[in-house]
Amino acid sequence: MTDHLVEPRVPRDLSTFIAGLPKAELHVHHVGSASPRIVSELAARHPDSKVPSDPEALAEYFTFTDFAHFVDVYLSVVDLIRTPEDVRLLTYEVARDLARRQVRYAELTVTPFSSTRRGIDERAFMDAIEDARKAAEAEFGTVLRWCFDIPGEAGLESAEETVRLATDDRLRPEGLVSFGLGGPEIGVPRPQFKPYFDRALAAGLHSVPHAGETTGPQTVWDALHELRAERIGHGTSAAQDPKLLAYLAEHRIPLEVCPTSNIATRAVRTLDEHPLKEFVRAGLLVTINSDDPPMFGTDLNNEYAVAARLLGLDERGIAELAKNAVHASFLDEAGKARIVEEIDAYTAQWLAAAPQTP
Ligand SMILES: Nc1ncnc2c1ncn2[C@@H]1O[C@H](CCC(=O)c2cccc(C(=O)O)c2)[C@@H](O)[C@H]1O
Ligand SMILES: [Zn+2]
Repeated sequence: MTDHLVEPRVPRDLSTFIAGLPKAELHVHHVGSASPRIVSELAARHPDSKVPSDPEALAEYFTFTDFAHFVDVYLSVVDLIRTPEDVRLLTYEVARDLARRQVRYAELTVTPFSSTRRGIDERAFMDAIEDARKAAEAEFGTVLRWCFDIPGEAGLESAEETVRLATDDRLRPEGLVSFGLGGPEIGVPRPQFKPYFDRALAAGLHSVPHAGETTGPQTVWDALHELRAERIGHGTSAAQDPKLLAYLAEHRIPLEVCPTSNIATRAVRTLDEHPLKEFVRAGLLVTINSDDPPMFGTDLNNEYAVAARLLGLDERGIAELAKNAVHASFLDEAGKARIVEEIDAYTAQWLAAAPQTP
C-alpha cells in the first residue's frame, strides 16, 4: 500500500454510510481506473512491458516521486491496452468496480489519441467502449458517459486528432458528453488549445479541462476564459487567488476535487494542507472524485471519507457532497432527479435507523 494514504480518522459507521451511499463521479480516468487485477492480467499477456504482473510489485510500482513520474507510469499502463478486446475488458471491469461502490453515474475520461496512436483502430476503439458502456448499464445499472481529453504534452497533433474523433459523426460515440485536457500543465499553456475546444463546444460537447493541478491560478483563468470551462479538473491552485475563488463561487463553476490524487502526484504535500476547506469556506461548488483510484491506492468511497474528515461532515454533509456531483454532471434532468431522490431516501433511512446520539 502506498505510504501517502492516511487512513481517514472517520468513525467506522460513516465509512459504512459512505459505502452504501448512491454516488456520481465526474473526474475518473479510463486507463487510470484499471484495477490491479486487470493491469497484472494485461502485464502477464505482455512480458515486454515494464509493468509488473505481480500485484504486490504493482502496488510498489504505483508510487510516484513527482507528476512527471506519474505520467511515465500512466503511459506504461496505456501501453498494455493493445487490442479492442483489451479496451472492452478494461471498460467493463472499470464499470463493475464503480457499481460495487454504488456509483450510479460516471463521466469517464478517455484519451483516444493515446490508444489510436499506439495502433488500435479508431472505429474498433469506439465500438469497444460503447459495447462495454451499454453492457455495464444493462448488467450493473451504472450509467457511463465519456469525456475525451487531449494529452496536452503530446501537443497540437493530439489536439487535432482528439477533436476529430470527438466531432466526426461517423466516429463520435453516443455516450460522449464532454471534452477535456489532461497531462502535465508545466510547459503546456492552455490558450493554444482554444481552437480545438471551440470546435468541440460547437459540436455540443461540454468543456472540462484539468487546470491548477501542478501550476498556478493562471492556468485556471485560462481554462475559464480561453477554453470556456464549465467545470475545472482539480483547480487546486485557485486557493492562491482570492479573485479566482470569488469568480468560481459567483459563476457556480464546479471543481472536480481529487484529494488523494493531489498527494500521490505530489501536487499537494499533505491532506491536512489540501485547500478543500478553503474552497468550501469560499462558497465553491466542490465535487469529490478519485481520478486514478488503483494508481493512487484509493477509491471513491475513501475520497468521500477523506473529505468528511477534512470538512468535519456528518451523514447529511456527505450526502450534500454526493448531490453536488449529480447537479454538476451532464446527465439529463430526469436522470439527475432519480439519483438525488435515491441519495435522499438512503440518507433518511440511515438516519432513522441510526442510534440517536445523546
Ligand atoms: N491527475 C491527472 N492529471 C493529468 N492527467 C491525468 C491525470 N490522471 C490521468 N491523466 C491522464 O494522463 C494522461 C497523460 C498522457 C500524457 O501526458 C502524454 C504525454 C505525451 C504523449 C502521450 C501519448 O499518449 O502519446 C501522452 C492523459 O491522458 C490524462 O488523461
Ligand atoms: Zn485527472
